[in-house]
Amino acid sequence: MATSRVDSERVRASREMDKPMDTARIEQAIRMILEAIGEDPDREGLVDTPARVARMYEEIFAGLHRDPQEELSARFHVEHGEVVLVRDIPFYSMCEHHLLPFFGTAHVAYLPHGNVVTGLSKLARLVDVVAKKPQVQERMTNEIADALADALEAEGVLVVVDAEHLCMSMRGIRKPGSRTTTIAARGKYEDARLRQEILQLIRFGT
Ligand SMILES: Nc1nc2c(ncn2[C@@H]2O[C@H](COP(=O)(O)OP(=O)(O)OP(=O)(O)O)[C@@H](O)[C@H]2O)c(=O)[nH]1
Ligand SMILES: [Zn+2]
Repeated sequence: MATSRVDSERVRASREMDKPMDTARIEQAIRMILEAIGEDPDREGLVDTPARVARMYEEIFAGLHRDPQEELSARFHVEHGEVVLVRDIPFYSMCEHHLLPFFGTAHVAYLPHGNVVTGLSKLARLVDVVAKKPQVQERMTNEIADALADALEAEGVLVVVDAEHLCMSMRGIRKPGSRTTTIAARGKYEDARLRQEILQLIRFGT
């Protein structure tokens, strides 16, 4: 696959997307929230909290200005005409409605095109980049599938995400333990029969 020029254009484009986070504004905002809830932001336990939260946001929203396809830049040829599945990839994301975590596991499968595969760890990196921003589970699932389908021109892609949302557990409807499963299928795995085999593998591993 002739990818080097396309890849370097992509890297350049995504560098342009890179915006450092405005940590000073995050700190101001957290201080305001603490004041607004009736706390004293200057008491000992809270005095460093705005800076801590700013550092934390840099980490947990690190995927915000990144191009997911860049995570799949390692590509090589392996004679393998069957599915590649990495299952039980743990992830943490943030629900965009409440800014509370949702977290669980992602299972990522693709059927290579023209024997072009990517590194196994890159599938987990892809999940992380897509998870580390304000998200909803459906979009996260679709973004993983689209990045794989586009970057590898995979014959088929199936992504299954299973998560618990703290906005449903610790507040609101308060249903701890309830889980949400979302699926995104591309190419051959849009066919329910072909998808079934992969779902079986995800469930049982064999
Ligand atoms: N489809 C989808 N909904 C989500 C996700 N994360 C959170 N939500 C839902 O987003 C909805 C927001 O609903 P609103 O009525 O605007 O907000 P709310 O009053 O806080 O809703 P409750 O959570 O029901 O108290 C809730 O039903 C959440 O459960 C997600 O990843 N996907
Ligand atoms: Zn939520």
